[in-house]
Amino acid sequence: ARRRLPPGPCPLPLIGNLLDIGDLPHRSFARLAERYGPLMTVRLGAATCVVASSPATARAVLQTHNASLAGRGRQDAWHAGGHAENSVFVLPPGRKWRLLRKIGAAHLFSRRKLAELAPLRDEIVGGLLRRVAERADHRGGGGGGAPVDVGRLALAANVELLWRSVFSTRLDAATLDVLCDVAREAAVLLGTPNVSDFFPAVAALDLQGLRRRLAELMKNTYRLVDAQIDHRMRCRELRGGRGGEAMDLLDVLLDMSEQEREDGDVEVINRDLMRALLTDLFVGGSDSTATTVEWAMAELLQNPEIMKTLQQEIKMVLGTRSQVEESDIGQLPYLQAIVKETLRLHPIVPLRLYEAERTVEIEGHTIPKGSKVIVNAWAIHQSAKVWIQPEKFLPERFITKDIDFAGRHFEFIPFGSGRHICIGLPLANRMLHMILGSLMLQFKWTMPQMVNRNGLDMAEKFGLAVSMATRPNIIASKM
Ligand code: HEM
Repeated sequence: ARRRLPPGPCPLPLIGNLLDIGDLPHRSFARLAERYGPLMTVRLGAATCVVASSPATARAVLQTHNASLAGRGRQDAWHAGGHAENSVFVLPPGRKWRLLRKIGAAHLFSRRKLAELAPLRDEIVGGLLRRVAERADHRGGGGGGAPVDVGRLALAANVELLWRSVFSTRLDAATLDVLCDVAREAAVLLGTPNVSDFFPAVAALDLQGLRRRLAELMKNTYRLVDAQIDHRMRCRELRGGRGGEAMDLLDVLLDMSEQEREDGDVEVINRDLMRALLTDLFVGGSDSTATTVEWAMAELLQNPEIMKTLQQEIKMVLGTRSQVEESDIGQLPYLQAIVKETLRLHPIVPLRLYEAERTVEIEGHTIPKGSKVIVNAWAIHQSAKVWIQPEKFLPERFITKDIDFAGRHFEFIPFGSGRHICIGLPLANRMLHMILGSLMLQFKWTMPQMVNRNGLDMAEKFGLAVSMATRPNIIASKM
């Protein structure tokens, strides 16, 4: 089978091609793919990785052979504190993984649930706008307000939204801060290339300390989640019953757990599973949306004409209203195009990591069972074979091109495709448009003078979500 592996760079003994992979692996893999082709083999330490870098090879992995190529393999850092055993992000496609996805899809992201939570989303976006307005009222440099860290405010808004959707309780400022810090640090740690994954023989040593540090972060989050679960269980006891009519996700989980016990079933929905699922939602669902908003704002600041056209579109549709609501999104094609173009240029999860559960043949090459399979969405989004001037921020391309991000068009897969496609897509879609649109409607945005001279630093920092290496503080003034 070795002979029929896809082509790739010649590996060095022991380390393989690790020296070819820099701090931004999606860019390194894309450079290598230009030389070795859209399906290539790269050796990372002891691991054989097959990397797909074109729409056709992505389709082969995510659609044609997805039943065999959607395994997850062991990603050491996730095993911190036993998290991986119940994590939807790392479980292989099996019963528990399916159950976790089903719970999320039915009780957070279904049409009915999303409609029920619409007023909360409006309230959260309103809160974010108020916080920006307070900064805009402050005296800052250059005639505008004080600098605003939009990414952090958007992160806090998304954490609060998830918390209140899941627990139906308010979130105090200290807890909010802890969760925002956890989400950001976990995103960095979980995205850091880990020696333990390349050399499983030394994984127990946790040479970079990633598993240890993540265990601490998980413990902090578990403690906050536990307090909510304990409190709810006491309330239910006092009430003498189950969730009732207005059930949130925590009630659903507790009901399912009680049902298991009553039926004498094997215990699956236990405390560990609840902790892991809720932690995954806070970590995976907050920084991703916030980081995308941050990239969009950065691109708009770099492209003032595009920002102006967007502001005109929103003003025209909303008139005297001050906040973009869900029902407006359909009438705002330029806003939609800008969100898509941001996700194309900055797919915050550029690399998707899988494992071959069975040997598969693609385009005359063999992907052996047990090998890692990587889809490089960034390379696909940057391909000159697919996109005209791919390195440029040109939202207009999506006005003429009828293409969505639901995982059917393999040239554009910011939320993935196939079995592991993002379960939070319907929520992220709503929040991205509502936040970005409202920020553009209410405020004029400029860069601080110092930054204006040199332009924004658009460098990336690799992580579970690829963020801006220098998070910008920008100036808002009221319209
Ligand atoms: C702009 C925002 C977001 C982007 C770009 C994004 C992107 C992605 C991508 C590309 C994947 C697929 C990974 C793979 O194939 O391995 C994914 C998976 C996932 N996303 Fe998102 N996501 C976003 C927001 C959210 C939100 C808001 C939530 C939940 C609150 C969420 C929860 C998840 C979960 C649980 C998975 C794992 C699915 C699985 O492995 O089966 N995401 N996301």
